[in-house]
Amino acid sequence: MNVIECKDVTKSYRRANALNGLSFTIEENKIVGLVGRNGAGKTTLMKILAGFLRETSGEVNVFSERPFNHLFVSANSIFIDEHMHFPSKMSLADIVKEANYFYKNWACELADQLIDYFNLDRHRLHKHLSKGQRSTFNMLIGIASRCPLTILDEPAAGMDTAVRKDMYRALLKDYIAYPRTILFSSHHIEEIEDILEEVLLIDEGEKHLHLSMDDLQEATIGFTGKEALVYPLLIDQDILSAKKIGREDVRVIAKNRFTTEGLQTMKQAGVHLFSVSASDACVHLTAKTSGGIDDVFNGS
Ligand SMILES: Nc1ncnc2c1ncn2[C@@H]1O[C@H](COP(=O)(O)OP(=O)(O)OP(=O)(O)O)[C@@H](O)[C@H]1O
Repeated sequence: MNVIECKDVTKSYRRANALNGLSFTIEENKIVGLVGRNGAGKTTLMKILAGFLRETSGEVNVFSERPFNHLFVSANSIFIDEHMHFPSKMSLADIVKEANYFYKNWACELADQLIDYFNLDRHRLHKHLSKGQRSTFNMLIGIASRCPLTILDEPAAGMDTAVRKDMYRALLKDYIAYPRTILFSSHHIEEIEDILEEVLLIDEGEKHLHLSMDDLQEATIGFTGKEALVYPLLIDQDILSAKKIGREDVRVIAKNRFTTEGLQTMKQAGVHLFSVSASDACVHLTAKTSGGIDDVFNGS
């Protein structure tokens, strides 16, 4: 069953389109990474799915309902981001107590255990938490709510590395025990690639690709070797990035449209092949120029 179905979805703000004819579906109980460069439209899409914003055109269905201001969608989904706010007089203990009435799958014991584990003072007001503590608490709410649709928009902003790792592990463990559909946006896909099953990559409001992690891993491939050797073998290939290493060598990343025999031939010719990480693949697949920041300093 699909929990999310988007068909030709567009969202226009006054000056420009944040989403541009976006179509995709997400099946029940998948963890999907929503990835894209700054301004790609991730938050806009997530807010539409959570029912906070209305699409300008196209069709959005969440649990087979139009999400905007829909009670059923709102009762079965949660949207977590760093701006999540609560009434100013509520302590963490008050929020957790209220959440118990609000979310039907609320995991009371887990919430308490996570508050203790992450050393959060339950008597403190939410507004008095530090940035990292606020993100930690918000994500903890996202996990403990066990909502059938959990939307996490850059939830780890400000968390230190140890907390982030523990939080991702907590999310994964609880998801395995209580499967639900999770949409997770992050600019640090390398940190979450182990928990993701699929990646939806959007670029300038359009779907760039929607692949399983395995397929994403195979979407690009890297080559290193002598420039004079590598380039002739890559004629007519879709090169995403090329960098000179030292005087004679190059490091090239290309879309993987090679046959096994083709790759074998390159290896035999002395070209070294390497696999590209999921996060690097996403960066290269949405790069606006074939060069990089170096070009700015080279005056080109
Ligand atoms: N309320 C708004 N009014 C006008 N334009 C907006 C508004 N909200 C977002 N935009 C524009 O829509 C585009 C998509 O923004 P959005 O916040 O969805 O991107 P994002 O992928 O979440 O970016 P980031 O990774 O930087 O958080 C951007 O160009 C942004 O400037």
